[in-house]
Amino acid sequence: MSVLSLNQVFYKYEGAKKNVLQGVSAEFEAGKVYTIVGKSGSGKSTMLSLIAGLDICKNGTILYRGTDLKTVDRDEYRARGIGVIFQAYNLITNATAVENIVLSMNISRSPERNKTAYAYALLEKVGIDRDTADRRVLKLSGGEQQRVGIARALSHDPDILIADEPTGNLDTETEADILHLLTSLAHAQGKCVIIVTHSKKVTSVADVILGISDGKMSLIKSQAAK
Ligand SMILES: Nc1ncnc2c1ncn2[C@@H]1O[C@H](COP(=O)(O)OP(=O)(O)OP(=O)(O)O)[C@@H](O)[C@H]1O
Repeated sequence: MSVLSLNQVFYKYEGAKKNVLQGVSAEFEAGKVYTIVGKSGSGKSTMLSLIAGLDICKNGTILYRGTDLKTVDRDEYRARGIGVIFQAYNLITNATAVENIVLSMNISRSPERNKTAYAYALLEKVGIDRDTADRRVLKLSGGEQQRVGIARALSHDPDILIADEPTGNLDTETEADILHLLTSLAHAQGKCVIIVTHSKKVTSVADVILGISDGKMSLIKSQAAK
């Protein structure tokens, strides 16, 4: 079964004349990397915010594991079902890497456990060692900050990771490292990774490339299973 299923999704911003999305349908499965491409203003970020449960579609349905997002507790869904990775990292720069993860777990009422130990372990998993984890974020490189951003997105063990231009601020080599991390989260850990991007390098690692144009989504490329 798909982790996420979009059926004839329509969306119009308040006061706008035209629908941004005009009947978008797509299936997203566990263990795969999806990229969504399309020209500026085509509705990619709008679609991500609907998938993230930040807004609800007016017509059509978005099913998470078979349940309509209109009927689930969206705070719970945002806290546990989905992790979001931002282009600009959106970390608290004055706090250490590990503090950023613990803070995020506190805000979304994570289950009681040793949050600090859990945060160090998560950071290690994304390639941030203990010394780096104890440094303030503003002292970290862009690539290190994005690793912390990914660890934060993973802190509630979500099924789905969504990212809007996650490598947009990084050099080519660091971009390749981050893409390797994101693809291994899909292929080795079964996450459904959905990335909006303009970068050809990012689309080159995708299992499935989807395009948005004129409010509709189409399949551009689907690689054979790896
Ligand atoms: N809050 C809003 N209110 C009204 N219109 C909006 C709002 N946010 C976005 N739009 C409009 O909706 C359309 C789709 O915007 P969206 O940000 O989803 O595009 P995008 O494909 O992500 O673009 P980009 O690649 O430039 O980030 C655009 O025409 C945009 O101007």
